[in-house]
Amino acid sequence: MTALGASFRGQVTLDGPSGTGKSSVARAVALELGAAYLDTGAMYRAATVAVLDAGVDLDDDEGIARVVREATIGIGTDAATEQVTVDDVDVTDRIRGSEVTRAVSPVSAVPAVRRMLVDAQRALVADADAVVVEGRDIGTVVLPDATLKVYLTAAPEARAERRADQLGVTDPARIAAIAEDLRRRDAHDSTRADSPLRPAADSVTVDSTHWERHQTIARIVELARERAEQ
Ligand SMILES: Nc1ncnc2c1ncn2[C@@H]1O[C@H](COP(=O)(O)OP(=O)(O)O)[C@@H](O)[C@H]1O
Ligand SMILES: Nc1ccn([C@H]2C[C@H](O)[C@@H](COP(=O)(O)OP(=O)(O)O)O2)c(=O)n1
Repeated sequence: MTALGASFRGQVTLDGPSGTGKSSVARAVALELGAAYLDTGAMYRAATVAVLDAGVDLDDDEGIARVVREATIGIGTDAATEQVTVDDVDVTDRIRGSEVTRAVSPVSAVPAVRRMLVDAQRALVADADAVVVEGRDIGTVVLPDATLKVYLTAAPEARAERRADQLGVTDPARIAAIAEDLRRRDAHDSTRADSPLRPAADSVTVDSTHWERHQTIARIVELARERAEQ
């Protein structure tokens, strides 16, 4: 039996494609477990801001790596607040914009960028007794010894609808464009050579297609508490 409110110690990883609810679910799971939280997608998005501002071509891997090496990305691990900076400039809102969303897959596919950000991610969570980390390669590469690894999925139509709702989009043509955007980014993220998106062998797949957000959160919290007790 799990005592209600029993404190959780360990690492929870949450990977999966876009629009499955990773960010909103991971943050809520962290708050419920009293754990730290790291959104690694926000770090790749911040790196992309630096690349766009430097005017580097998106197929110039060396140029991208140089810009990211020289940029200072600031991100916290407090689940209750969200602030992301690049060279001390607040980019919290900008990283969610369409310009960054379109450019983030090629930037995150550059191996040298991944090495830098993976090192930074490990350092950011190294001292946390309890942490929830979400992204694409957290269970497979960043934290291979995590206590619980979740692979979050949902049907493509559900994901596109959620993203449209989030952006306040109701026009069917724009929803179709969002669906196409998700499909393109998933294909890119899943087929890149370095750390492609895929479930870790020891992950638990949670399909949120027919679930409300709170049900997804409750299931992951339950899994984390069970795992921590073993
Ligand atoms: N069952 C559900 N589980 C998770 N999120 C959901 C669910 N239903 C709707 N959503 C919504 O889907 C949207 C996309 O979630 P987000 O956390 O941004 O996804 P991701 O980080 O995987 O791209 C959010 O507005 C979230 O509230
Ligand atoms: N650990 C990670 C996290 C994100 N990425 C890449 C893949 C995604 O296209 C972008 C943005 O990730 P993010 O989680 O913010 O994207 P969504 O909110 O799911 O649309 O970064 C990655 O390669 N590795």
